Amino acid sequence: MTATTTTTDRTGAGARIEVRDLTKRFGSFTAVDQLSFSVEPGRITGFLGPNGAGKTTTLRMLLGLIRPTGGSATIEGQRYQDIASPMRMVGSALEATNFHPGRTGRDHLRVLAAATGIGDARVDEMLELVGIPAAARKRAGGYSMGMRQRLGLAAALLGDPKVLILDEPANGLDPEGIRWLRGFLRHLSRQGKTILVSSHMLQEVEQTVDDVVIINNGRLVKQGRMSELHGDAKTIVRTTDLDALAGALRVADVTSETQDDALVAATDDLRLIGDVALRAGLPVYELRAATTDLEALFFQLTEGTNRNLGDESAAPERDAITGQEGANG
Ligand SMILES: Nc1ncnc2c1ncn2[C@@H]1O[C@H](COP(=O)(O)OP(=O)(O)OP(=O)(O)O)[C@@H](O)[C@H]1O
Repeated sequence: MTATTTTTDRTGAGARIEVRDLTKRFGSFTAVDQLSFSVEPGRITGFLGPNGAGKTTTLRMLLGLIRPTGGSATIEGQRYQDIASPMRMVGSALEATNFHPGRTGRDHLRVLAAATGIGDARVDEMLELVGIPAAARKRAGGYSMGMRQRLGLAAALLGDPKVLILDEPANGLDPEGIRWLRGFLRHLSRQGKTILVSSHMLQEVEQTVDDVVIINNGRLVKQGRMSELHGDAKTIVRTTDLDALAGALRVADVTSETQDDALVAATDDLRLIGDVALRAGLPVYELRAATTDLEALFFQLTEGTNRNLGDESAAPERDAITGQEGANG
Protein backbone atom coordinates (compact mmCIF):
# COMPACT_ATOMS: atom_id res chain seq x y z
CA MET A 1 0.00 0.00 0.00
CA THR A 2 1.56 3.29 -1.05
CA ALA A 3 1.14 6.60 0.70
CA THR A 4 -1.06 7.91 -2.09
CA THR A 5 -3.58 5.10 -1.96
CA THR A 6 -3.92 4.73 1.78
CA THR A 7 -7.17 5.92 3.31
CA THR A 8 -5.68 6.27 6.77
CA ASP A 9 -6.86 9.33 8.63
CA ARG A 10 -3.67 11.13 9.55
CA THR A 11 -5.22 13.88 11.58
CA GLY A 12 -7.65 11.92 13.76
CA ALA A 13 -6.60 9.81 16.69
CA GLY A 14 -9.18 7.17 15.79
CA ALA A 15 -10.32 5.24 12.74
CA ARG A 16 -13.69 3.93 11.65
CA ILE A 17 -14.51 0.23 11.73
CA GLU A 18 -16.91 -0.96 9.08
CA VAL A 19 -18.40 -4.44 8.98
CA ARG A 20 -20.52 -5.24 5.91
CA ASP A 21 -22.50 -8.43 5.31
CA LEU A 22 -19.82 -10.30 7.20
CA THR A 23 -20.39 -14.05 7.19
CA LYS A 24 -18.43 -16.97 8.58
CA ARG A 25 -19.37 -20.59 8.14
CA PHE A 26 -17.64 -23.48 9.85
CA GLY A 27 -18.70 -26.39 7.71
CA SER A 28 -22.48 -26.20 7.54
CA PHE A 29 -22.68 -24.06 10.68
CA THR A 30 -23.06 -20.30 10.20
CA ALA A 31 -21.32 -18.60 13.13
CA VAL A 32 -21.63 -15.05 11.73
CA ASP A 33 -24.49 -14.32 9.39
CA GLN A 34 -24.49 -11.24 7.09
CA LEU A 35 -23.52 -8.99 9.93
CA SER A 36 -23.27 -5.23 9.30
CA PHE A 37 -22.37 -2.46 11.74
CA SER A 38 -19.96 0.41 12.13
CA VAL A 39 -17.89 1.73 15.01
CA GLU A 40 -17.01 5.41 15.34
CA PRO A 41 -13.80 7.07 16.56
CA GLY A 42 -13.78 8.80 19.93
CA ARG A 43 -16.46 6.50 21.30
CA ILE A 44 -16.55 3.28 23.28
CA THR A 45 -18.69 0.67 21.59
CA GLY A 46 -19.93 -2.42 23.39
CA PHE A 47 -20.06 -5.50 21.18
CA LEU A 48 -22.63 -7.60 22.98
CA GLY A 49 -24.28 -10.97 22.69
CA PRO A 50 -24.85 -14.12 24.71
CA ASN A 51 -22.26 -16.90 24.77
CA GLY A 52 -21.69 -18.28 21.29
CA ALA A 53 -23.36 -15.34 19.55
CA GLY A 54 -20.36 -14.92 17.25
CA LYS A 55 -18.51 -12.02 18.89
CA THR A 56 -15.04 -13.56 18.99
CA THR A 57 -15.43 -14.95 15.48
CA THR A 58 -16.32 -11.45 14.23
CA LEU A 59 -13.34 -9.90 16.02
CA ARG A 60 -11.04 -12.58 14.62
CA MET A 61 -12.18 -11.72 11.10
CA LEU A 62 -11.72 -8.03 11.79
CA LEU A 63 -8.15 -8.78 12.89
CA GLY A 64 -7.37 -10.94 9.87
CA LEU A 65 -6.97 -14.09 11.99
CA ILE A 66 -9.62 -16.02 10.08
CA ARG A 67 -10.96 -15.44 6.60
CA PRO A 68 -14.60 -14.44 6.16
CA THR A 69 -16.80 -16.71 4.06
CA GLY A 70 -18.43 -13.54 2.74
CA GLY A 71 -18.67 -9.80 3.25
CA SER A 72 -16.00 -7.51 4.61
CA ALA A 73 -14.54 -6.10 7.79
CA THR A 74 -12.38 -3.01 7.42
CA ILE A 75 -10.58 -0.46 9.55
CA GLU A 76 -10.34 2.98 8.00
CA GLY A 77 -11.34 1.38 4.71
CA GLN A 78 -8.68 -1.33 4.74
CA ARG A 79 -8.72 -5.00 5.59
CA TYR A 80 -6.41 -5.74 8.50
CA GLN A 81 -3.98 -7.68 6.30
CA ASP A 82 -3.62 -4.65 3.98
CA ILE A 83 -2.74 -2.19 6.73
CA ALA A 84 0.86 -1.11 6.31
CA SER A 85 1.69 -0.78 10.01
CA PRO A 86 -0.96 -2.81 11.85
CA MET A 87 0.35 -2.28 15.38
CA ARG A 88 0.08 1.45 14.92
CA MET A 89 -3.43 1.18 13.55
CA VAL A 90 -5.00 -1.54 15.71
CA GLY A 91 -4.26 -2.86 19.16
CA SER A 92 -6.12 -5.95 20.29
CA ALA A 93 -6.44 -8.27 23.23
CA LEU A 94 -8.49 -11.30 22.30
CA GLU A 95 -7.51 -13.70 25.01
CA ALA A 96 -5.79 -12.97 28.26
CA THR A 97 -4.03 -16.30 28.43
CA ASN A 98 -1.69 -16.48 25.48
CA PHE A 99 1.50 -15.29 27.16
CA HIS A 100 4.54 -17.52 27.35
CA PRO A 101 4.45 -18.62 31.00
CA GLY A 102 8.22 -18.64 31.41
CA ARG A 103 8.76 -15.14 30.08
CA THR A 104 8.33 -12.03 32.19
CA GLY A 105 5.54 -9.66 31.24
CA ARG A 106 8.10 -7.02 30.38
CA ASP A 107 10.06 -9.36 28.11
CA HIS A 108 6.86 -10.38 26.41
CA LEU A 109 6.19 -6.75 25.52
CA ARG A 110 9.81 -6.16 24.51
CA VAL A 111 9.61 -8.98 21.97
CA LEU A 112 6.40 -7.56 20.53
CA ALA A 113 7.77 -4.02 20.52
CA ALA A 114 11.06 -4.95 18.87
CA ALA A 115 9.20 -6.47 15.91
CA THR A 116 7.78 -3.03 15.10
CA GLY A 117 10.80 -0.94 16.06
CA ILE A 118 9.24 0.27 19.32
CA GLY A 119 11.78 0.93 22.08
CA ASP A 120 11.94 -0.36 25.67
CA ALA A 121 11.00 3.06 27.01
CA ARG A 122 7.54 2.69 25.51
CA VAL A 123 7.28 -0.80 27.04
CA ASP A 124 7.96 0.56 30.51
CA GLU A 125 5.63 3.48 29.93
CA MET A 126 2.79 1.09 29.01
CA LEU A 127 3.44 -1.16 32.01
CA GLU A 128 3.26 1.91 34.21
CA LEU A 129 0.06 3.02 32.48
CA VAL A 130 -1.75 -0.28 33.10
CA GLY A 131 -0.50 -0.39 36.68
CA ILE A 132 1.80 -3.43 36.69
CA PRO A 133 5.36 -2.03 36.47
CA ALA A 134 6.73 -4.27 39.27
CA ALA A 135 4.78 -7.42 38.45
CA ALA A 136 5.96 -7.17 34.86
CA ARG A 137 9.42 -8.29 35.98
CA LYS A 138 7.99 -11.63 37.11
CA ARG A 139 7.17 -14.62 34.93
CA ALA A 140 3.77 -14.31 33.26
CA GLY A 141 2.96 -17.92 34.26
CA GLY A 142 2.28 -16.72 37.79
CA TYR A 143 -0.04 -13.89 36.80
CA SER A 144 -3.59 -13.63 38.00
CA MET A 145 -6.30 -13.25 35.38
CA GLY A 146 -6.52 -9.54 36.19
CA MET A 147 -2.76 -9.08 35.68
CA ARG A 148 -2.93 -10.93 32.37
CA GLN A 149 -5.74 -8.63 31.28
CA ARG A 150 -3.62 -5.60 32.13
CA LEU A 151 -0.59 -7.04 30.36
CA GLY A 152 -2.79 -7.71 27.32
CA LEU A 153 -3.91 -4.09 27.37
CA ALA A 154 -0.32 -2.88 27.61
CA ALA A 155 0.56 -5.06 24.61
CA ALA A 156 -2.39 -3.71 22.64
CA LEU A 157 -1.33 -0.13 23.32
CA LEU A 158 2.35 -0.50 22.42
CA GLY A 159 1.97 1.01 18.95
CA ASP A 160 -0.27 3.85 20.20
CA PRO A 161 -2.98 2.50 17.86
CA LYS A 162 -6.01 4.40 16.60
CA VAL A 163 -8.26 1.43 17.25
CA LEU A 164 -8.47 -0.78 20.32
CA ILE A 165 -10.30 -4.11 20.11
CA LEU A 166 -10.80 -5.91 23.41
CA ASP A 167 -12.53 -9.26 23.89
CA GLU A 168 -14.20 -9.46 27.32
CA PRO A 169 -11.57 -7.21 28.99
CA ALA A 170 -13.45 -7.14 32.29
CA ASN A 171 -13.18 -10.93 32.73
CA GLY A 172 -11.20 -11.75 35.84
CA LEU A 173 -11.01 -8.18 37.09
CA ASP A 174 -12.14 -7.38 40.62
CA PRO A 175 -14.54 -4.43 41.18
CA GLU A 176 -11.63 -2.05 41.65
CA GLY A 177 -10.05 -3.38 38.42
CA ILE A 178 -13.31 -2.91 36.55
CA ARG A 179 -13.55 0.68 37.77
CA TRP A 180 -9.97 1.26 36.72
CA LEU A 181 -10.66 -0.23 33.27
CA ARG A 182 -13.69 1.99 32.83
CA GLY A 183 -11.70 5.16 33.57
CA PHE A 184 -8.82 3.94 31.43
CA LEU A 185 -11.00 3.29 28.38
CA ARG A 186 -12.76 6.62 28.85
CA HIS A 187 -9.39 8.36 28.91
CA LEU A 188 -8.38 6.65 25.65
CA SER A 189 -11.68 7.45 23.94
CA ARG A 190 -11.29 11.11 24.89
CA GLN A 191 -8.03 11.04 22.97
CA GLY A 192 -10.19 10.15 19.96
CA LYS A 193 -9.36 6.46 19.77
CA THR A 194 -11.91 3.97 18.49
CA ILE A 195 -12.69 1.40 21.15
CA LEU A 196 -14.60 -1.82 20.59
CA VAL A 197 -15.20 -3.94 23.68
CA SER A 198 -16.99 -7.28 23.66
CA SER A 199 -19.04 -8.60 26.54
CA HIS A 200 -21.77 -11.16 27.09
CA MET A 201 -23.48 -8.87 29.61
CA LEU A 202 -25.11 -5.56 28.85
CA GLN A 203 -25.10 -4.62 32.53
CA GLU A 204 -21.36 -5.17 32.79
CA VAL A 205 -20.60 -2.46 30.22
CA GLU A 206 -23.55 -0.21 30.98
CA GLN A 207 -21.42 2.48 32.58
CA THR A 208 -18.53 2.07 30.17
CA VAL A 209 -19.92 2.27 26.65
CA ASP A 210 -21.41 5.04 24.54
CA ASP A 211 -22.77 2.81 21.78
CA VAL A 212 -23.88 -0.80 21.53
CA VAL A 213 -23.88 -3.42 18.81
CA ILE A 214 -25.93 -6.39 19.97
CA ILE A 215 -25.81 -9.72 18.12
CA ASN A 216 -27.44 -13.09 18.59
CA ASN A 217 -26.97 -16.29 16.61
CA GLY A 218 -24.47 -14.44 14.40
CA ARG A 219 -26.96 -11.75 13.38
CA LEU A 220 -27.37 -8.10 14.26
CA VAL A 221 -30.10 -7.48 16.80
CA LYS A 222 -29.54 -3.80 17.55
CA GLN A 223 -27.07 -1.01 16.96
CA GLY A 224 -27.44 2.35 18.64
CA ARG A 225 -26.58 4.64 21.50
CA MET A 226 -26.51 3.18 25.00
CA SER A 227 -28.77 6.06 26.07
CA GLU A 228 -31.45 4.88 23.59
CA LEU A 229 -31.65 1.53 25.35
CA HIS A 230 -32.69 3.24 28.53
CA GLY A 231 -35.72 4.66 26.72
CA ASP A 232 -37.54 7.76 27.90
CA ALA A 233 -36.97 8.93 31.44
CA LYS A 234 -39.68 7.94 33.92
CA THR A 235 -40.37 8.44 37.60
CA ILE A 236 -42.07 6.10 40.03
CA VAL A 237 -44.20 7.68 42.72
CA ARG A 238 -46.33 6.19 45.50
CA THR A 239 -49.11 8.01 47.27
CA THR A 240 -52.53 7.30 48.88
CA ASP A 241 -54.72 8.25 45.91
CA LEU A 242 -53.13 7.39 42.54
CA ASP A 243 -56.03 8.72 40.49
CA ALA A 244 -55.95 12.08 42.25
CA LEU A 245 -52.21 12.41 41.65
CA ALA A 246 -52.56 11.31 38.02
CA GLY A 247 -55.18 14.07 37.55
CA ALA A 248 -52.99 16.69 39.21
CA LEU A 249 -50.04 15.63 37.04
CA ARG A 250 -52.18 15.86 33.91
CA VAL A 251 -52.90 19.50 34.74
CA ALA A 252 -49.12 19.98 34.93
CA ASP A 253 -48.79 18.36 31.45
CA VAL A 254 -47.26 15.15 32.75
CA THR A 255 -48.78 11.87 31.60
CA SER A 256 -48.66 8.86 33.88
CA GLU A 257 -49.92 5.33 34.21
CA THR A 258 -50.69 3.08 37.13
CA GLN A 259 -48.35 0.15 37.68
CA ASP A 260 -49.25 -2.09 40.62
CA ASP A 261 -49.58 0.26 43.60
CA ALA A 262 -47.53 3.09 42.06
CA LEU A 263 -47.79 5.71 39.39
CA VAL A 264 -45.18 5.83 36.61
CA ALA A 265 -44.89 9.39 35.34
CA ALA A 266 -43.33 10.26 31.99
CA THR A 267 -40.75 12.70 33.30
CA ASP A 268 -37.45 12.66 35.16
CA ASP A 269 -38.35 15.82 37.05
CA LEU A 270 -38.74 14.43 40.57
CA ARG A 271 -39.08 17.87 42.05
CA LEU A 272 -42.02 18.73 39.80
CA ILE A 273 -43.84 15.60 40.91
CA GLY A 274 -43.13 16.36 44.56
CA ASP A 275 -44.47 19.90 44.14
CA VAL A 276 -47.61 18.72 42.31
CA ALA A 277 -48.31 16.16 45.04
CA LEU A 278 -47.80 18.78 47.75
CA ARG A 279 -50.19 21.23 46.07
CA ALA A 280 -52.75 18.40 45.73
CA GLY A 281 -52.35 17.63 49.43
CA LEU A 282 -51.18 14.09 48.74
CA PRO A 283 -48.51 12.41 50.87
CA VAL A 284 -45.55 10.98 48.95
CA TYR A 285 -44.31 7.62 50.22
CA GLU A 286 -41.82 6.96 47.46
CA LEU A 287 -40.35 9.06 44.67
CA ARG A 288 -37.57 7.74 42.48
CA ALA A 289 -36.27 7.64 38.92
CA ALA A 290 -37.28 4.45 37.14
CA THR A 291 -34.26 2.51 35.90
CA THR A 292 -34.24 0.16 32.95
CA ASP A 293 -33.84 -3.48 33.86
CA LEU A 294 -30.93 -4.06 31.52
CA GLU A 295 -30.71 -7.76 32.24
CA ALA A 296 -34.35 -8.22 31.22
CA LEU A 297 -33.89 -5.97 28.19
CA PHE A 298 -30.83 -7.88 27.04
CA PHE A 299 -32.65 -11.15 27.47
CA GLN A 300 -35.62 -9.81 25.55
CA LEU A 301 -33.40 -8.62 22.70
CA THR A 302 -31.50 -11.85 22.44
CA GLU A 303 -34.16 -14.33 23.41
CA GLY A 304 -35.14 -17.19 21.17
CA THR A 305 -33.25 -20.37 20.67
CA ASN A 306 -29.69 -19.93 21.74
CA ARG A 307 -28.08 -22.31 19.30
CA ASN A 308 -25.34 -23.11 21.79
CA LEU A 309 -27.65 -24.30 24.51
CA GLY A 310 -29.85 -26.52 22.38
CA ASP A 311 -28.76 -29.05 19.84
CA GLU A 312 -25.12 -29.79 20.68
CA SER A 313 -24.51 -31.16 17.21
CA ALA A 314 -25.47 -27.86 15.59
CA ALA A 315 -22.07 -26.29 16.20
CA PRO A 316 -18.97 -28.11 15.02
CA GLU A 317 -16.17 -28.86 17.48
CA ARG A 318 -13.59 -26.13 17.73
CA ASP A 319 -9.93 -27.06 17.99
CA ALA A 320 -9.41 -26.81 21.74
CA ILE A 321 -5.85 -25.55 21.48
CA THR A 322 -5.74 -23.16 18.55
CA GLY A 323 -9.39 -22.17 18.26
CA GLN A 324 -8.95 -22.63 14.50
CA GLU A 325 -11.54 -24.42 12.47
CA GLY A 326 -9.15 -26.06 10.08
CA ALA A 327 -6.41 -25.52 7.53
CA ASN A 328 -8.06 -22.94 5.32
CA GLY A 329 -8.84 -20.48 8.15
N1 LIG B 1 -12.99 -22.50 14.96
C1 LIG B 1 -14.25 -22.87 15.08
N2 LIG B 1 -14.70 -24.02 14.57
C2 LIG B 1 -15.98 -24.39 14.69
N3 LIG B 1 -16.92 -23.65 15.32
C3 LIG B 1 -16.53 -22.50 15.85
C4 LIG B 1 -15.18 -22.04 15.75
N4 LIG B 1 -15.11 -20.84 16.38
C5 LIG B 1 -16.33 -20.57 16.84
N5 LIG B 1 -17.20 -21.56 16.52
C6 LIG B 1 -18.62 -21.60 16.87
O1 LIG B 1 -19.21 -20.39 16.42
C7 LIG B 1 -20.13 -19.90 17.38
C8 LIG B 1 -19.76 -18.50 17.78
O2 LIG B 1 -18.61 -18.56 18.62
P1 LIG B 1 -17.88 -17.27 19.18
O3 LIG B 1 -16.71 -17.74 19.98
O4 LIG B 1 -17.62 -16.33 18.08
O5 LIG B 1 -19.01 -16.71 20.12
P2 LIG B 1 -18.91 -15.56 21.22
O6 LIG B 1 -20.05 -14.66 20.98
O7 LIG B 1 -17.55 -14.97 21.23
O8 LIG B 1 -19.19 -16.38 22.55
P3 LIG B 1 -18.49 -16.33 23.99
O9 LIG B 1 -19.09 -15.15 24.69
O10 LIG B 1 -18.92 -17.62 24.59
O11 LIG B 1 -17.02 -16.22 23.77
C9 LIG B 1 -20.15 -20.91 18.51
O12 LIG B 1 -21.22 -21.80 18.30
C10 LIG B 1 -18.84 -21.63 18.36
O13 LIG B 1 -18.92 -22.94 18.84
